[in-house]
Amino acid sequence: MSDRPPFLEAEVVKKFLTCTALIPLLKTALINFSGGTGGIIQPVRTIVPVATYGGFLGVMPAYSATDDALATKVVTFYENKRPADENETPAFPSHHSTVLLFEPRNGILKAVLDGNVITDRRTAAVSALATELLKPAAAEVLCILGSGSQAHSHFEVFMERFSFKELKLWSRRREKAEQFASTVNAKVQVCATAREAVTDADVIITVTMATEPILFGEWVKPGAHVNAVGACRPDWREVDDNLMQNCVLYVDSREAALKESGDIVLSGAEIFAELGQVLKEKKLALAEKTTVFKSVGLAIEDAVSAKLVFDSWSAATTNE
Ligand SMILES: NC(=O)C1=CN([C@@H]2O[C@H](COP(=O)(O)OP(=O)(O)OC[C@H]3O[C@@H](n4cnc5c(N)ncnc54)[C@H](O)[C@@H]3O)[C@@H](O)[C@H]2O)C=CC1
Ligand SMILES: O=C(O)C1=NCCCC1
Repeated sequence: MSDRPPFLEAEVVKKFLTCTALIPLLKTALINFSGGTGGIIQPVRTIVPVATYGGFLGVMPAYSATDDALATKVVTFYENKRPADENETPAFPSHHSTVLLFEPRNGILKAVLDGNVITDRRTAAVSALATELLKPAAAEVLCILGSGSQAHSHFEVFMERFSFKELKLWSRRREKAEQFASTVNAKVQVCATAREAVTDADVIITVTMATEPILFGEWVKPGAHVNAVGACRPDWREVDDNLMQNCVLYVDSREAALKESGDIVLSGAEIFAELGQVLKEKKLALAEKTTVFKSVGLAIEDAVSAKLVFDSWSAATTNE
């Protein structure tokens, strides 16, 4: 190996970041984050607004003593306003991220990793963990609102982990939802409105760049479970006050959610528990109620993901 740290590109990350390997690591990391004994150090991420261009730069450092993982992700996300011409595709992806993985013993940079696949997969895997605990007993209908990167990763992970009978999809631009449906290996019902997609759904995933509510409590079947993944700015919304105030609300990080989630900050909704507390069985999974898991994304998820990829890649490279 040369002295220069390797760059592990998206294809390498995809190869080694399997759900089977990732999910147990995330479970432990979330438990340790929420009061377990893992020695996790993770400040709420620093966000630098790039107001001139409607963008944000986030810096997400974390250390886990249990995992011996030290990393920081740097992520940019841009609002990517709808093009004037409805048929035009935005010129660039909305999110870009890179993870720097360090050797905790001496601080040396071990590798630089593509962060996009890590962000997509770990977010979907955490939603899957929440869904396993909080979905109603007979969950047959899955609804996804949005058709971008997170919609794809959630679809992949949820198809692997669950066996829904029906999948309903809505996207602001119908042709994007149709494109999604035509490229995946499953029967997807493309819906004309978000309301149509949500009606009768047992599990709902919101993965949009919306800044105003796109999901309304009056549409949601009592007892359904919602993974609210977008709207990670304090003035952005995906979910209305009705749903936020009439659900049992779970979050990944209480501190981060109260700082970053517009759905929580602006609705005044009360947080019931962190997901890690439920995974540790310190708080109840009230699956018979209407539940929302509000995820903002944690640096520790990126750190354990990056270490998993690097260790697997190193082992494979050494054996070549
Ligand atoms: N909770 C977490 O850990 C993470 C959350 N996110 C958030 O998840 C969301 C989705 O991310 P990606 O799939 O990577 O983005 P993307 O840009 O690939 O897809 C965004 C989707 O939202 C739709 N959209 C954009 N503006 C909209 C509006 N005003 N109303 C309705 N739909 C709209 C687009 O048509 C597209 O289907 C974003 O809000 C992102 O910031 C992203 C990474 C991690
Ligand atoms: O956790 C992440 O990574 C992100 N969360 C919210 C928005 C951008 C990326």
